[in-house]
Amino acid sequence: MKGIEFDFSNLFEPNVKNGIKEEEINEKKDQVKQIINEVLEEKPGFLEVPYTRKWVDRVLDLKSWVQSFDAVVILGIGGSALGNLALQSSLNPLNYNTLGEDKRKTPKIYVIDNVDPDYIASILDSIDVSKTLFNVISKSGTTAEAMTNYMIVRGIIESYGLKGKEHLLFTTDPEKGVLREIANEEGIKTLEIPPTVGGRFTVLTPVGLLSAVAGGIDIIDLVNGAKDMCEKVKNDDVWENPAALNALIHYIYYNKGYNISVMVPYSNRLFLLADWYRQLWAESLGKRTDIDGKEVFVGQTPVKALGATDQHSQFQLYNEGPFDKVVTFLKLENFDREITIPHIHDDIPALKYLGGKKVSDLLNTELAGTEYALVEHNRPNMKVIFPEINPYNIGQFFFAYEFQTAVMGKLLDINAYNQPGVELGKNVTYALMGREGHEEIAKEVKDKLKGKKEIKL
Ligand SMILES: O=P(O)(O)OC[C@H]1O[C@](O)(CO)[C@@H](O)[C@@H]1O
Repeated sequence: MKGIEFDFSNLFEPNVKNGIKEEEINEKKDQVKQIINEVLEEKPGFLEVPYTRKWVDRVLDLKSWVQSFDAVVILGIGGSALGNLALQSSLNPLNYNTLGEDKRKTPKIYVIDNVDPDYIASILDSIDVSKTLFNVISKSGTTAEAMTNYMIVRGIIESYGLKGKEHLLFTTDPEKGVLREIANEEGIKTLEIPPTVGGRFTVLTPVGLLSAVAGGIDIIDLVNGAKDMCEKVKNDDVWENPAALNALIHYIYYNKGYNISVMVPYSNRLFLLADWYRQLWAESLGKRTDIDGKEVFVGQTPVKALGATDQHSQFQLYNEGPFDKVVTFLKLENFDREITIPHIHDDIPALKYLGGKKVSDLLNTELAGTEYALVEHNRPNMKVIFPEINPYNIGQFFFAYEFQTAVMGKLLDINAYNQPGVELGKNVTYALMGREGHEEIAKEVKDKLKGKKEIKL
């Protein structure tokens, strides 16, 4: 199967002025070779995922039960939601939930990944609870947002006189956490999140696979795509390894002050891949200390934009603003649907040229124009090319970026698998919401907030 391709041309001299030189890659070739081998030897949990058939089998065992519902609602946040959103929006039609049952043979899929009451209520208003499965996903089994949404739906399930275990499925750690305890006590069905796989690397575990199966996505192809990409990125020659080369290029640019990485899908269906990437790149690489504990304050800020929409919003800045961005386009060669622009105004020269053209040609021509403009403005950019959107290609994409993140973590000499920087905010929330065991921090925070000088207009 033809897979995705990485086009790095516009990152290098002479294609782009002040671009990086091949020698700069060659200087780091040996270091990257060593890094690739270290990653392979250390076997971070995500590396094993495409080879662990039991996740796929367990999810497939649940397929007919899951697909018997009218709707499946995912309750999770961060790594327990973003992969699900990316999978559904890329591999199912954008109007999937609103399609009639003659066209949509599998349940509607919703993801509630926030604790905004307007948002939660709007989704709950759209479903029939008695015909809905709620898949609560939390690796830790304690995250406030996921647990809040679980308690809300549990309350509704009970208020309808329905049985919790017939409408709930927990995806969580095999042993630890509140969800696991509740499931054990009540016999609620569960799926496991491998403890060795960090939340943002779990899309190809039951975290993402269950909703994928619910939505009729071929998870075997998805995992095969990841597996084939894994085989490809095991190559320790950086010039043959797209993930390692991409990491090294981003690292070199980062050290030259390019501290923003912008991902720009030219496809609405691919847009949420950029959201998934944002968490992966930000949480993995944004670190205060290196692996020896020395303060380094590193990280490249991931930003998403949509082509062609954001040409009319962001690209003025990208073309003429500071030299601090590396742009990655996601290009789709063959769209599932096509629309030909009708010959409506052949008498108006400003519109005539559009008549008879395919919309996908216009979109990809706009991409070519944007690339050309970036190059003319001496701005580094690259493309990930999808021949079409299918589970295999999406699986390849996920795995390539996971491996790229692991390599980038090593280049930056940081731990790419923890997220200590999110703990304080979480603990303060627990404290201010009155969670037991957080009394001291609650007092400290309240005292500090009291002494704060206010500047409000
Ligand atoms: O799956 P959990 O444990 O609920 O965590 C959700 C998310 O919260 C974080 O721990 C912090 O944002 C992420 O790393 C993780 O993906």
